[in-house]
Amino acid sequence: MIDVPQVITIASTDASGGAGINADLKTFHNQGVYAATIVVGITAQNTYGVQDQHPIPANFILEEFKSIADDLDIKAAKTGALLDETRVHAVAQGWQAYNLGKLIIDPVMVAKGGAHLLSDPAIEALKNELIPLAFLITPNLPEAEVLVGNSLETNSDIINAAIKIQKMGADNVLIKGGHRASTNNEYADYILYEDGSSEWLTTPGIKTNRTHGTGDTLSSFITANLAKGYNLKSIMPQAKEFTYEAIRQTINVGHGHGPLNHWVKVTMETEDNQ
Ligand SMILES: Nc1ncnc2c1ncn2[C@@H]1O[C@H](COP(=O)(O)OP(=O)(O)OP(=O)(O)O)[C@@H](O)[C@H]1O
Ligand SMILES: Cc1ncc(CO)c(N)n1
Repeated sequence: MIDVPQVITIASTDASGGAGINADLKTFHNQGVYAATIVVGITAQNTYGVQDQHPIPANFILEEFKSIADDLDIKAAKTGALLDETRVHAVAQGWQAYNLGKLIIDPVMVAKGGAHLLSDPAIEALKNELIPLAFLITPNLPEAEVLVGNSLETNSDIINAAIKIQKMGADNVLIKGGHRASTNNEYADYILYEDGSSEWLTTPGIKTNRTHGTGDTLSSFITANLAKGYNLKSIMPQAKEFTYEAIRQTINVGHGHGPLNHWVKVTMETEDNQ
């Protein structure tokens, strides 16, 4: 019998397969972990945008938590689009009842096409109920701006925002830079670790609109490798490289913000040597 690390995504589906739970599952599979799901919502969505969304009843979400907790041995979990206050509350309640290992919160607010995947009242609930439970939170720039309540223009704005978000209760804070290339066309993400150290992770920018599910892919890669037992600092360079390669090695699917290539091969260094 082979032991495999088990993870879970607590999020919403994307009918077109490029983002949300669908992107998470592909990344988890790529990284060799066993993945379960707690479906919080379903979306009718494609690479042009989100056409409709439908929340799962809160009591059913709690049933999903119980089914998983009664049987599986989950080492790490990530959240994605949680849609509204009721769903955020149900997830916080489920987490407190069943704690499924390290919690990574991807505070998805707006899809690439502009549709809202988190209501305004839900943002307060996310801050009060979920962020204090997080091992890691991974906002993109607009999400970080909403969380701290001011615009983030300079590197020092971003550094200060990470400190503020850490004070809200997340152990580690990753602010993703995919929404703004630097003047020399680089995409830089900033991470503040729980021990107070920090680093910028930078790659060249890829000129493409095929960036559907980039954030989900990055945070799922991290979740998978935390479940394998790697520490966060050793995961981050590979997480950034995996996302970069998944964008760069474009696949021809859809006509809008196309999905990533989840077949690319980037593994942790010690796995390369095995
Ligand atoms: N065009 C690009 N070239 C290189 N790296 C990119 C590009 N777009 C995004 N990235 C990287 O992808 C990762 C995800 O960042 P991003 O800010 O796009 O997340 P997101 O907005 O949450 O994504 P999504 O909502 O589509 O899931 C980051 O590491 C970012 O730097
Ligand atoms: C369901 C879902 N989750 C997350 C995102 C953000 O990538 C999206 N577009 N759709």
